[in-house]
Amino acid sequence: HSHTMIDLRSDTVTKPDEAMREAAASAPVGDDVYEEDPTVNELETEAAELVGMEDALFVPTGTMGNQVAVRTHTDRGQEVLSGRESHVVKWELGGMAQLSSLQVRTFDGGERGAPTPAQVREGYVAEDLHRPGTGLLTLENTHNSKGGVAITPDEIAAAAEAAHELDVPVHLDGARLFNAAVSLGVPASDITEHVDSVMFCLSKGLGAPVGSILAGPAEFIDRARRNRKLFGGGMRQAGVIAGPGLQALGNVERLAEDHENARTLAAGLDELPGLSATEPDTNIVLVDTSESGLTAETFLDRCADEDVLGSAFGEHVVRFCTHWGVDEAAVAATVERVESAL
Ligand SMILES: Cc1ncc(COP(=O)(O)O)c(CN[C@H](C(=O)O)[C@H](C)O)c1O
Repeated sequence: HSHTMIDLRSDTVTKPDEAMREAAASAPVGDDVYEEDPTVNELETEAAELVGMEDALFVPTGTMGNQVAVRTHTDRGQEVLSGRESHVVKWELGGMAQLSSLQVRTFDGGERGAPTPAQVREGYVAEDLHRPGTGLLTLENTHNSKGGVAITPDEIAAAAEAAHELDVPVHLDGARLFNAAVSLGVPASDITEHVDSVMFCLSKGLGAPVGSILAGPAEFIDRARRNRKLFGGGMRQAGVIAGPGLQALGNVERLAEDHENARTLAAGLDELPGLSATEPDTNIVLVDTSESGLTAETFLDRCADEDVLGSAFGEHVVRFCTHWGVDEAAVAATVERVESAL
């Protein structure tokens, strides 16, 4: 059988469309280290506006955006309080320790990934003769490991308020912030209202080939800019990739299509023998394979034989991500192919 590949490993696999390629080719450019790239400046201004922040910084990756934020908020030797299943803890190579000399204390994010105010208070450490002191709380929305859960503005606000009562700033890893906003039917700025900085990806569901945004108060962004350069992220004529990023900001509303496709995919897979998939909030579908007797790895191998790709998220948990490269016909084909893969 010669199938076309259906790549559901992640929404990071999205490829730029024609408008993005044209924007890349025609973007006015300058040296962004001197803040002279007009396209980067336009993107940063527009992005900051979208999330209700004073200023923003264009960074090559979400990981750099998170790590620059962590470095900028903290002093060496402090603790960061983060979710046990969060990206900054699980998938950034221990960067908070390696790059910022921090000790990480985790909270159990439960089903939805957001800490309760009580968990913030119990995770907090006051600096004294013996103890490092908590320098930052990190949150994540949507929450990747929990299945693209869209955390409500109230849950974010309650956790942030608890942190602020303890003089601890809050960074939101909003790699999929706009997925949360579209799923909840709220402006992204409702979600970011009480946090001190937010990172969001242009390169995932929004479709840009490269790049993320770190947004916050102007004074914070000035300091973050220096840490971006410290981490090697000072870019020159970056308008070439910021142009597609500007186009990506226009793709927020279409994320609803990815969410609809994810719901259809989850329902179809849940019907298959041995698989269970709960209804997703956004574009991430988690499938439990334990009833099928197949491990995630074996299941994914069989799917790959049918030209369907996914990611292993646990011994018996597989993640499928919908995105603009997967339409409803591909979703239907995926269910058929998985059925014959079982
Ligand atoms: C919540 C969150 N925050 C940050 C990042 C990092 O973004 P990049 O460094 O890949 O641009 C990711 C990427 N997530 C990727 C994926 O989901 O396939 C992998 C796991 O790194 C993320 O999911």
